[in-house]
Amino acid sequence: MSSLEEPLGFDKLPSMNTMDRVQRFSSGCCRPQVDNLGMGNCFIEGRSCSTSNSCSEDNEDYTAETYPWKRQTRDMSRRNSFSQKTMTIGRNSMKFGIVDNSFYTSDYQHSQKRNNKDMQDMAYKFMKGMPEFVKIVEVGPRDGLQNEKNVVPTDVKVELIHRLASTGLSVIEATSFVSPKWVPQLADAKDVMQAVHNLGGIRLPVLTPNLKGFEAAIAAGAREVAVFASASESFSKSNINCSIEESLARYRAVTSAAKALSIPVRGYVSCVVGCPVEGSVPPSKVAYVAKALYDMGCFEISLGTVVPMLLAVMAVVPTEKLAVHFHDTYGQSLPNILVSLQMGISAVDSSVAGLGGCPYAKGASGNVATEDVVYMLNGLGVKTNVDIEKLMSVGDFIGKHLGRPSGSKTAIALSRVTADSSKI
Ligand SMILES: CC(C)(COP(=O)([O-])OP(=O)([O-])OC[C@H]1O[C@@H](n2cnc3c(N)ncnc32)[C@H](O)[C@@H]1OP(=O)([O-])[O-])[C@@H](O)C(=O)NCCC(=O)NCCSC(=O)C[C@@](C)(O)CC(=O)[O-]
Repeated sequence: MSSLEEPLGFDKLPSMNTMDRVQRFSSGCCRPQVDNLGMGNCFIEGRSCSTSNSCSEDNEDYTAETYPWKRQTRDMSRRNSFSQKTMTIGRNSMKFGIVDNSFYTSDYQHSQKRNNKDMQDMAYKFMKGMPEFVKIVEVGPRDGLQNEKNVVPTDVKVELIHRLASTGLSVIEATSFVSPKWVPQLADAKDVMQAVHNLGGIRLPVLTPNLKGFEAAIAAGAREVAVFASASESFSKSNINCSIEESLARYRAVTSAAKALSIPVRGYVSCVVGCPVEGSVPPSKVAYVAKALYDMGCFEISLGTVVPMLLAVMAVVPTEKLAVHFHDTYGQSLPNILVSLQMGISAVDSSVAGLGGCPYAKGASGNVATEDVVYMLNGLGVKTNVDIEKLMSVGDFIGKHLGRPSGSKTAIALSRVTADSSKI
């Protein structure tokens, strides 16, 4: 685990400038096709839907025919090609590869062979189930800004979305059509949406708590929406002023209106492992709400996770219809993401510079930083199509505006490297 947290060790690469170094460890940035933005052909019905983007050139070996149950999962049956592949991608993966044998000497050929086999076995166990590609859902403009003390001006939000779109991110949650009395920070939802809705090739979902919000979102140009339920009665009441059952009834109205217009609906379940008021939340309750959202047609259900809860939800909602959404309150989001990926999840929500927090979940900190997620995935050799260099400069942009440093450990570490190398 520690290898995932180390800085890149750029001191070993003296001839590269910092950004070249970042790029060296970034996966290639290729814009997904418009018709391949993570939902396949699935709209509200939730049929034949892939939640992952794909780069056709890279995925030709991983077809639906070969692995009908999970299109993006690594082919672990080909251990040799796997071990060669990991050797060439990212420093962390090289630790699992078999060529980095500078550690061994020729006197130990036999033990080297054994060690190589052990390492291959370890790599096999670790990477088994890990997806080839992870779709990142950037929630910074919505979740990230909804809790800011000072309302961010509309033009800065619009600029933020444009800049995020230039990084390779293909799904950016733009805003919320909620009551401006409840969330004044996003009272300009209509203006933001009108300004960005034509961004080519990018999906821009917005939160809609009821039909009123849904209708306003569509009128402003939204082409994808999200509904947000809770597994905790107390949080449901404080966040959307109704019980869980009432919220599900409202969301049925939203999903059926969306279905009539072929608008995809994403579902969130909050408080999946614990509630600030009620304490622990039973996995069965999370599974109940997730299934209700899935049954009403949500193409993807985004969860905060740990293993028992994920297992409970995965028993009732297909894994490829699930995404994970973490705030980093306890510093557990990256390990939780890693576990989720190992369990086959291939969609992750995150927020540039770790912005975020919910005004109705006091004490919850920002979302996991997109830079940290992309850095970890690059290290594991899992594609995201996101350009980490561009992403870090978007983090700088919004951080300067908000007047505070980035919440991304990766961004802080890499900017230190930049500062140090500029002194040389
Ligand atoms: C759900 C309501 C509206 C109920 O709020 P309410 O006060 O019970 O609503 P109401 O139906 O009684 O209406 C009251 C007023 O609000 C208006 N209204 C009603 N609906 C809308 C709307 N859509 N847009 C604009 N205005 C609306 C309505 O027209 C009326 O206006 P008035 O007659 O008083 O002038 C309110 O509680 C609300 O907006 N809550 C949103 C809270 C929120 O956005 N929380 C943060 C997002 S959730 C989150 O961050 C968690 C997540 C998703 O990230 C996952 C995770 O991290 O766990």
